[in-house]
Amino acid sequence: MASWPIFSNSVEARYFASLVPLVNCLRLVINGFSLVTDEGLVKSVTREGNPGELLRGPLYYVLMLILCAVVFWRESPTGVISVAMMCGGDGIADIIGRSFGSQKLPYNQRKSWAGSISMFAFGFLVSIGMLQYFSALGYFQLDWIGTIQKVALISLVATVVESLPITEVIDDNISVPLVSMLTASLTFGS
Ligand SMILES: C/C(=C\COP(=O)(O)O)CCC[C@H](C)CCC[C@H](C)CCCC(C)C
Ligand SMILES: Nc1ccn([C@@H]2O[C@H](COP(=O)(O)OP(=O)(O)O)[C@@H](O)[C@H]2O)c(=O)n1
Repeated sequence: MASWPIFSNSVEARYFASLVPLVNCLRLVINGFSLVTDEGLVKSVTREGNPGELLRGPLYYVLMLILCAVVFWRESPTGVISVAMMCGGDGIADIIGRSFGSQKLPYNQRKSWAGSISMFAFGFLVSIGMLQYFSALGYFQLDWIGTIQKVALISLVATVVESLPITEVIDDNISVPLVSMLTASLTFGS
């Protein structure tokens, strides 16, 4: 019988899994350029209801998901942590920061202590939770004392980078996962 890519041990599995963010990438591009108009997508994913917004944060988000799936898949803690920091950490920073972020950071008046502290804590917890899940499934074995220390460092580095006033230069849906990949690769060696 042909080895269907859905068998997750196959080489093709990572590419098959990447089809989901890829389809969403195409949705974002065709709606972002107004080739079609999906009002629900625009309203749910943009801030001002401008379709062009789809071509920035949301598009970078799904491109990073594809990158993590194809390059790191589930064989390395690096991809897992990078997704956790972007989806969990950066995501909660927005929510908490908007609601409770009255105390702004001294070097960036657009970001707050509440947002950054929540990014560090939630990014750390989601990363550890996902690593435990993938480890329980047998994809990799980790020394948990060392792992906790490494993930804390990765969360700190990603949180500091996210807090910097560089969003106009590089979107944090690019900077956060990339700096997480770099730090995780250096600390985990993979
Ligand atoms: C709203 C989104 C990004 C905006 O980020 P920001 O500019 O506010 O920082 C996310 C856009 C989601 C996209 C339309 C659909 C994503 C599909 C993806 C396969 C979902 C998997 C997510 C899971 C948590 C890994
Ligand atoms: N570290 C952070 C991150 C976001 N935030 C708040 O969340 C809002 C959106 O953050 P952002 O510009 O990074 O948006 P995303 O593109 O990350 O969703 C900011 O304008 C702040 O009000 C914060 O207070 N502290």
